Amino acid sequence: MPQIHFLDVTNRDGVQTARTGLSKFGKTMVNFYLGRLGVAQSEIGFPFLFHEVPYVRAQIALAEAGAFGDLRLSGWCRGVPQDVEKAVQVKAGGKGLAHYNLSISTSDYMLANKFRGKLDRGAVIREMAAAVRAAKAAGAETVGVNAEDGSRTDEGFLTEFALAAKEAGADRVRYCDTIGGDAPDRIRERFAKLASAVGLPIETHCHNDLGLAVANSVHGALGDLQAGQDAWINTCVNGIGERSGNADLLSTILAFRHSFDPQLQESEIGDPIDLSWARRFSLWASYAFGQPLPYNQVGVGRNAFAHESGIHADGALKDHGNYELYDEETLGPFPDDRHARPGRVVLTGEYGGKAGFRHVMEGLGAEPADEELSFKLVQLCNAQTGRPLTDDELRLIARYPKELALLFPGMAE
Ligand SMILES: CC(=O)SCCNC(=O)CCNC(=O)[C@H](O)C(C)(C)COP(=O)(O)OP(=O)(O)OC[C@H]1O[C@@H](n2cnc3c(N)ncnc32)[C@H](O)[C@@H]1OP(=O)(O)O
Ligand SMILES: CC(C)C(=O)C(=O)O
Repeated sequence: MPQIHFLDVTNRDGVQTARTGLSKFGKTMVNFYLGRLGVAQSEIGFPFLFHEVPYVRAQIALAEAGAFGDLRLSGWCRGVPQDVEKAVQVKAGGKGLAHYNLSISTSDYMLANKFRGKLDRGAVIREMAAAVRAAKAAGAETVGVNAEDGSRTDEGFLTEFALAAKEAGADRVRYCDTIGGDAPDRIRERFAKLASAVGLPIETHCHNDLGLAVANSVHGALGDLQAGQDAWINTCVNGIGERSGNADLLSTILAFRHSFDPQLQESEIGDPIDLSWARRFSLWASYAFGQPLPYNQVGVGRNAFAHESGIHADGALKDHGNYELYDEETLGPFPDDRHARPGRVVLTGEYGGKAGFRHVMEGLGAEPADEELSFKLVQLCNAQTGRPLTDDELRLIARYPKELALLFPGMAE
């Protein structure tokens, strides 16, 4: 039976959001939380960019050491061989990234108005196919090909593009609703047609410009299943992403778990999703990105399970199922971070010393694998984030100092 998988793109699409930012250590934490949630794959960033290289090496080493569970790590490149050739050089312990997504615009609109004659349809296919071959020749296990602006691309060319991707060795095709104009019935139909014509899973990549990103992702996935293919859904934590964001990770998972639609409930999620980390991840992400959660954020907003009006309060007090769809406990506890507690709290950070460091680590029950290295990493990571380190961040530093040191070239040697 075909299954649903989640491919989170917070570390690629989320971090490129205007007016927000995430340090390389913050991006590492995203991978850590995705691993805890049981998501299949994380698009970790841009391995062909010089400033991502130490971070990518650290992620490869951390994955090898087991810090991210079974999470697969993938790199995003433009769908041109030059980017791929740079990306595949990036290695840690002799290993590079095993998974890639390679992207190129396919709509006539973007060919005319973005590429402005530099690439026509034929050239788009040639560049993309050469990029896929370069990734496969370098040993990539899976390659997804992104049709940027896929939702504005005519069906005939989209099929031709996807078949050429398959022929070149691609394992999946990502259909991007880049400017968020798709709608549930339309995307489902287009996915079902494309997936059955091409015989590959089609990935959803839905933006939220009309507030439809989650609905479109769910319906695109149903189109895949209808065609007998696995569905891969792109998401971002808290729905972050360019402009009005991407499909929210938690909402999309909850839709499959709790919608009244039997088609959704009966769809099989192939990833070992553990939502008991959901609140910790969302709140951490809101803090790290510096982007407050709306009160009505699905599952994790302050009001997601709050009742005030008479009839609702009465009903919820009698049985919370009167006005709530599922048990909030399934989302796990809210974080209780040391730095956020009132009163006298000893913290450790960029300007900390050994006494404070030891006191804090002891309080967290963390035994640093290498005290000297972890101490320096606390200072360096805090200098990157510019915000007090959270308990989960400190624990990760205590446990994986050798691998995290790769974030800071020169330090690990
Ligand atoms: C919808 C999306 O999310 S796409 C991903 C967006 N993310 C990013 O852009 C982050 C990473 N990007 C970068 O670091 C830089 O843009 C780089 C390194 C890729 C390119 O930098 P620069 O050479 O300075 O180019 P710049 O960013 O100004 O313009 C983008 C260029 O890439 C071209 N381009 C855009 N998409 C693609 C593509 N998929 N394949 C090939 N070329 C592309 C544009 O046409 C433009 O080239 P042109 O000026 O010759 O027309
Ligand atoms: C480049 C792709 C993956 C994208 O982010 C988009 O089209 O929105």
